[in-house]
Amino acid sequence: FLNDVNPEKNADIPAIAKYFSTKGRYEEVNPHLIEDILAVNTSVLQPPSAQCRQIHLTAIIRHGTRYPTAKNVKKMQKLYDLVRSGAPAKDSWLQEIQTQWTMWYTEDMDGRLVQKGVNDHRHLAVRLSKLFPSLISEEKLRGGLIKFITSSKHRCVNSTLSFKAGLTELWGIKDMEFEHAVNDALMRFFDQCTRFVEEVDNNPSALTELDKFKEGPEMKRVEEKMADRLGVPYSHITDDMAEAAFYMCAYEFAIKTVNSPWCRLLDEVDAQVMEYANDLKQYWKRGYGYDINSKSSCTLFHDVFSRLDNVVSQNKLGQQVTEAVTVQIGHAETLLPLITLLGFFKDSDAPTSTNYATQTQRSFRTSLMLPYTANLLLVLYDCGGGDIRLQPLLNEKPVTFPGLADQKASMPLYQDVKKHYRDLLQGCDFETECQIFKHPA
Ligand SMILES: O=P(O)(O)O[C@H]1[C@H](OP(=O)(O)O)[C@@H](OP(=O)(O)O)[C@H](O)[C@@H](O)[C@H]1OP(=O)(O)O
Repeated sequence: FLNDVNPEKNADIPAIAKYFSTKGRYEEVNPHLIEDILAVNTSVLQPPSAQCRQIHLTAIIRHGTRYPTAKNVKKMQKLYDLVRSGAPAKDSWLQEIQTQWTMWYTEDMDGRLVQKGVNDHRHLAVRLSKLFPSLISEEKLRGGLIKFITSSKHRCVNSTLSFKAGLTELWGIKDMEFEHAVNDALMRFFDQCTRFVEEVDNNPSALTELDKFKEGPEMKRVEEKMADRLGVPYSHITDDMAEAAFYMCAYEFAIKTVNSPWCRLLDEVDAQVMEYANDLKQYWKRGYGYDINSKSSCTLFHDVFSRLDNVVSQNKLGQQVTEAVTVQIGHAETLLPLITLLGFFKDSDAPTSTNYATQTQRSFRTSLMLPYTANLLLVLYDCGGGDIRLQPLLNEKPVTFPGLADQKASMPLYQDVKKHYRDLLQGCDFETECQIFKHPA
């Protein structure tokens, strides 16, 4: 499969593809992959000296490209019915939707991994083996030094199988199978954090900023422009319809790599508004909006750092590192709280329903942070003489720990990283953070 023809290579990319937020293709954040899906640039790692050896990799990865959830298929069906029931169109793209395009999304697809998602993980596995050849190696896989942990959701389990298949196909391994552990306490912590569930997830007022934005002037304008393009009264286009059009374009592109006629319903200005609405959802539901969003990931945070500590101690004692690589596969809801807890992509002002115009330069953009197969990589290096460093990468690109930016390149000393996160390392207790405090009446 190393000679796979990349169907994305010559694809006609919708102008709005870079705004698809959590429904975006990984290739949009790493465009060089469009040309060669297995390309890696090891020079981005830049260890401070040639002496540095990679001793461990933890990779926390979102599942690959998936079908829409049942909830969103329903919205897409409603939009399709509306467009089909309209008067015969003059525009050829609209005629195409009315006469040639058929609604093929069904509710039972409900967020399942698609073939493109299988490939996303197979290809990522091969790229990571090229980026970290001493860690992701056949010898280490066969020796049981590469561990896999996944959320129980079908799309994550299937992504895990695809990641493993990427490696076994690469090395032609046919005589062995490799296990994975299903661990929802670690990968779906959000479901088990009572305080998060009650105060955010099930709290209708938690997303007021998003709700108000959907009723605001920017969204209204998107809806009116869409109604004009469709030739229907303004009252027929709701915020759900605009969202459905955005999803139609996004899913047709992510799943089938086609620039579908649905993309004609939104221009770039509209897509930026839709992207902002999605960013509001992610910010308030999984990001900086509420403290509990990030605190719900305390268990995962401690799991990562205790593993890194074990590796450092084994290495110090000259023992073999027993967990050279840990691959953990979860959701956008797994990655974003952890990215937030670590302080990445924090802007000075919170995005709200009224500050769209001043948020254009925000760093919190889920299109860049959380496409399908988004990944946070933490790489430990031994640079000799007790000099242990930790490098963070997001989506295969080095990033710097916020507040540690002046450290040598993007690879601070592990002890400095631990000092920086001291409060979280000493606290951030899942049980304490996630319990609901009952105040006396
Ligand atoms: O908007 P949908 O229904 O697709 O929302 C999904 C989540 O997708 P996201 O909002 O992150 O694009 C999905 O996360 P994923 O990483 O597994 O794709 C999440 O698991 C699922 O529960 C849906 O969340 P929602 O609360 O129903 O919006």
